[in-house]
Amino acid sequence: MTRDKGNDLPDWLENVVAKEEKARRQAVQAAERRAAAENRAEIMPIAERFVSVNGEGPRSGRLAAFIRFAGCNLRCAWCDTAWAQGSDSVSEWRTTEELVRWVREAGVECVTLTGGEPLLQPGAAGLVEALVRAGAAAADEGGATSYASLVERASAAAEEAPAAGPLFVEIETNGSQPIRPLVALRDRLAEEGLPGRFGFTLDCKLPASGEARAMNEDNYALLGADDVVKFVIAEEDDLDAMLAVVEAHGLGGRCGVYLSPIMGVVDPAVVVDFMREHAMAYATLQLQLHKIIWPGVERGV
Ligand SMILES: Nc1nc2[nH]cc(C(=O)O)c2c(=O)[nH]1
Ligand code: SF4
Ligand SMILES: [Mg+2]
Repeated sequence: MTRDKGNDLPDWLENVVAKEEKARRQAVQAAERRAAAENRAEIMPIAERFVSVNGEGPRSGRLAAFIRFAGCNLRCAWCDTAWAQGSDSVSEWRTTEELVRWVREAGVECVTLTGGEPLLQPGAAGLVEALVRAGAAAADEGGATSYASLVERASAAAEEAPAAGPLFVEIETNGSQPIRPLVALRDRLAEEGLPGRFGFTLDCKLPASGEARAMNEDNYALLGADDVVKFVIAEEDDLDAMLAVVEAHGLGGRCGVYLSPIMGVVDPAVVVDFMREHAMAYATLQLQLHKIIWPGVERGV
């Protein structure tokens, strides 16, 4: 006998079954969407990558591997990487694994994730974590952590021993994106015995950038000793706005405060005068090394 299931079940039970079936289908679809997003997160649009001396921040002057992500949500008036703002700047798509391998093979101990805006990438946190773990593993294997061991290794067989010691990952972010998820990752890594492996260089856009209102104000409270707030000074009036932010969020002494006058636009001596006048003993004047070494060169340095 052919049984028509629909005829066997009372209406109310049929409804329950249908609802359960719908919920199950939705759960499967959500899981598929999550998996697809995770796969996508693994492949990231890169504008350029290169090894150079770090031109900014606390590790200025040290070799670093730079990964510049394509795409930015802001349009700063003075942007020096405007070519990387749009999706047309993608030169390659790379997985987390490929990027980690490249960084390790570069044999450096600093890596800078920049852009564009790196925190627009869903895979950014995964990349940071993978870099930190790769750096920690290299250190466990006796990777170089001191100048002496660096020299020793370099003079041995540089091509056979490319990976250096622990990595410090600098995340150069434009200040508009929430850093909280990465701060949570940092706490988790510290609990695991891996503290101090990455830090934010958080831009605070001042009025002359035209993007001051885009800042995520919740970020400042989350910054600590491994982080820097970078203020690009594009006109002298930016200095007062900078000081207001520093004081409103109590940044002095809690994280780095770097003042970066645009070369040829704002005289660094004016910034030093301002620092003196306002007793900004905690602040650092930053002159971008790469702009001094390679004036006018926009890419690859
Ligand atoms: N040498 C060098 N140092 C840098 N530090 C931060 C950079 C950036 O573009 O975010 C940068 C850069 O583009 N080049
Ligand atoms: S946030 Fe950075 S990349 Fe984006 S427009 Fe501003 S300066 Fe350019
Ligand atoms: Mg930059």
